[in-house]
Amino acid sequence: METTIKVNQLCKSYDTIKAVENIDISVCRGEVFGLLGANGAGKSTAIECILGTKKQDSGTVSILGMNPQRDRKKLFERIGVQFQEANYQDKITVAELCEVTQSLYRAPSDYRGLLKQFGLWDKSKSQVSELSGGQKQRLFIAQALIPNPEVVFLDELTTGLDARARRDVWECLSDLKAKGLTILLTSHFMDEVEALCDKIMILKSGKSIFYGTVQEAIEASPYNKFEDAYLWYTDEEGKEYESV
Ligand SMILES: Nc1ncnc2c1ncn2[C@@H]1O[C@H](COP(=O)(O)OP(=O)(O)OP(=O)(O)O)[C@@H](O)[C@H]1O
Repeated sequence: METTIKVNQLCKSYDTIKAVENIDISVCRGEVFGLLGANGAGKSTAIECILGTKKQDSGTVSILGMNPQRDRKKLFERIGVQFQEANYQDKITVAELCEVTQSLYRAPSDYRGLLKQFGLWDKSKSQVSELSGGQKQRLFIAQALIPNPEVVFLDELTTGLDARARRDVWECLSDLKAKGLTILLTSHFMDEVEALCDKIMILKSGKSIFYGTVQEAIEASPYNKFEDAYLWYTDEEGKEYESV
C-alpha cells in the first residue's frame, strides 16, 4: 500500500527537555493514525515537526513524497490542518473566513456543504468570535477540509464537542477515509480512538511506548478495555502496582 506519511527517527528538544525522541511513523493512504499520550507527552511537538512548522533536531519526514520544509508551498495545496483559535482574526464572519480559506486553494471543496455537514449553516453570518466553543471547534475542522485535502492533521479532534457533534464528526471522517483521505489525529478520548484509528502510537515523555493497532494494545496489556490498557501504558505508578 502507498505510504502517505513517513517519519524516521524524529527528535526535537527544547533546551534540556527531550520533547520527541526517535519516533518512527508510517501511515498508508486512507488510514487513520492516532498519536496519543498524556499532557506534555510530545504530541503537538511531533505534529508540528511533521508539518514542518517546527524544525526537528534530527530525523526525516516525508508527506505525499515531499519534504514539508523544502516543498512547503506545494505540500500545503494537498493537506489540511485543523488550527486552533489563536490563528484566526477576530472580526470576521464564518462565511468570510471560509471564503478566505477557499481562495487559497486551486480546487477547494464548496464550504457551504461543509458548513451544513457540521451544523453551522445557520451561523454563516455570525462573527467567529461569537460562536460557542464547540461551534468553533467544528468550524476549525471544516476549515481543515476546505482544501479538499489528501491528508489531514487534526490536533485534539473533538475536544469541547457535545456527544452528538462528536458522532457527526466521526461519521464525516469515516466517509472521507473511505474515499482515501489519510488522517493523523491526536485525541484524549479513547472511545474516539477506538472508533476511528487503524493504528496508534502512545507517547510518554517524548518516546514511543506503544505502536500498533488498538486491538494489539489491549492484547499486550493486562486489561480487556482499551481505556484501561491506555492508562496502564501511560501511568507508571499503575504499571508498577500491577507488576507487584
Ligand atoms: N516552545 C516550547 N518551549 C519549551 N518547552 C516546550 C515548548 N513547547 C512544548 N514544550 C515542552 O515539551 C514537552 C512536550 O510538549 P507538547 O506540547 O508537544 O505535548 P502534548 O503531548 O502536545 O501535550 P498536550 O496534550 O497538553 O497538548 C512538554 O514538556 C512541554 O512543556
